Amino acid sequence: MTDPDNVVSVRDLRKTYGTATGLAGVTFDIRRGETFALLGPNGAGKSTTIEILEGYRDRTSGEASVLGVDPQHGGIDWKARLGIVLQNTGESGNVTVLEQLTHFAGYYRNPRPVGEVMEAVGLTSKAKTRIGNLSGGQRRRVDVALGIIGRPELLFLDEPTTGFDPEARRQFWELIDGLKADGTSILLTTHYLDEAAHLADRAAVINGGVIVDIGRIDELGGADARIPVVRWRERGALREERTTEPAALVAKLHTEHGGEPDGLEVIRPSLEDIYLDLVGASRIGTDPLDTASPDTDTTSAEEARA
Ligand SMILES: Nc1ncnc2c1ncn2[C@@H]1O[C@H](COP(=O)(O)OP(=O)(O)OP(=O)(O)O)[C@@H](O)[C@H]1O
Repeated sequence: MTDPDNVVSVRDLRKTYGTATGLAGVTFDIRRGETFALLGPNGAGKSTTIEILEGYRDRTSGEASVLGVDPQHGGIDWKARLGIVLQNTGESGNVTVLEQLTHFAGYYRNPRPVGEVMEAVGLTSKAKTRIGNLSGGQRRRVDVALGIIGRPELLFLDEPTTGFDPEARRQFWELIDGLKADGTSILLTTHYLDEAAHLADRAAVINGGVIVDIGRIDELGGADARIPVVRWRERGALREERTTEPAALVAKLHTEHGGEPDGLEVIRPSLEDIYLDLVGASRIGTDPLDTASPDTDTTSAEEARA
């Protein structure tokens, strides 16, 4: 459980809220220097996991170790080794960006220089602006700045780029790439799959309080999940077939149909398709013209290969 190569280890982590289940037995490790993403729909259990690991919530049962310490008993020295960007912070609005960062830098033994942090999060021009007068996305950057100012060994980012415009998101990714290069370990939750694909080395997909898949982003769902789907219409009904040789199937259909089949598409499942499949909300296999799609003939990957 206390492997020094792991910054986080959880085993069979469970959390109940009265009669409601937040986590129903979650197990994973995060290795030192790794960026690990927790993905899942609203209410899946991501924040519950992250808050237990930050020491803000007690678990109901199971084991947890963060930087070698049980987060339920982590002291001030342990907290100083963590950087935390919560989902909602409600930063006080009456101080300026510079004042707030300088104040927080004072809590740490070896903080990053305030000017460097403002530059990294793109807030140098807002140094003297009161936080209450910043836009939502700019306030989120203040949250991120406060999370990294103490040079954390492990950084928790709970939906860090919600409210960012696309350019700010790209800048944020560069900032995180820099932290990763410095060896910071990161636990990230995000609803943006492109963000997870860009930043994370590995991810766990969580749904209903359990992990439904875990692994490298390009391995999630398994190899079969990446098999292309050929879709067409026959007498008005949707047909689709998974095949590793879509060109051969299209050629066969072309011959059989004496020309271009109706509504022909070759779909290569995206990370979003694979994720939606894992959380039981797949779009592949549903007829875009008729969600009930009683006539749909879906062929499984196994059948397609047979
Ligand atoms: N304080 C609480 N009291 C009761 N139930 C809670 C509480 N906090 C979370 N839950 C429940 O636990 C489950 C997991 O919630 P959690 O906030 O961890 O999900 P999440 O994956 O972070 O969702 P989101 O993406 O919306 O932030 C949900 O069913 C939620 O309703």
